[in-house]
Amino acid sequence: MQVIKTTIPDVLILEPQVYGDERGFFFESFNQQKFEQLTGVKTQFVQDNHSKSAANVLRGLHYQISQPQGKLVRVVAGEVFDVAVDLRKHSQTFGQWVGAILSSDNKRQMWVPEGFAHGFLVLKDNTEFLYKTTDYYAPQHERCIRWDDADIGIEWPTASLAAHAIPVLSAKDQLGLRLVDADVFV
Ligand SMILES: Cc1cn([C@H]2C[C@H](O)[C@@H](COP(=O)(O)OP(=O)(O)O[C@H]3O[C@H](C)C(=O)[C@H](O)[C@H]3O)O2)c(=O)[nH]c1=O
Repeated sequence: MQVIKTTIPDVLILEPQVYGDERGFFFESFNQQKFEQLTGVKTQFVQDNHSKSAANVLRGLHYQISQPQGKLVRVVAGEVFDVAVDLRKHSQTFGQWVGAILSSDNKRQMWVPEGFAHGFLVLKDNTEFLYKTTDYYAPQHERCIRWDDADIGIEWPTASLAAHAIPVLSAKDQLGLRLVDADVFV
């Protein structure tokens, strides 16, 4: 496993060591000890999630204002453009975003710490997204920020949306707030 830094120091890309042979491949998708050694993050994951989406779906940008969740995310089928947005008010990178292509091919993972909003745009049909979270789902604390907030300015690879003027959003995500109106972490 190797760590790739991003423009936001606390957001990391993890790239596993993949062992291929004539049968296929094997890799450790998570190892607590290696995760802590590589990232310096000592945390415990309490929930695994799994979602499947068609191309052009955009899920997010979500976070829990209380019981914030750190997320270790990866793609086991298909491809997404995965995004984390810094919502920590006193952070030097407050309001900034990082994005990365996560796919079943590159097997890359993104570590999204507590204090960030998270979302992804699905680039291929039948994309399956798995992630570990450091706290439990708490819908009463869930918040949503608009995917297209101009103040954040995420550069989504919308060329893949050619057939759609906008991504396919849940009703909840259609009501996302602008950052300026949203709860943030103080
Ligand atoms: C997140 C979650 C959802 N649910 C139920 C609630 C709904 O009945 C259904 C779909 O939930 P939702 O539309 O919020 O799912 P996503 O839009 O994929 O939300 C996730 O997508 C973005 C990218 C994230 O980073 C979050 O982890 C998470 O908010 O699953 C649960 O039962 N447990 C859960 O942990």
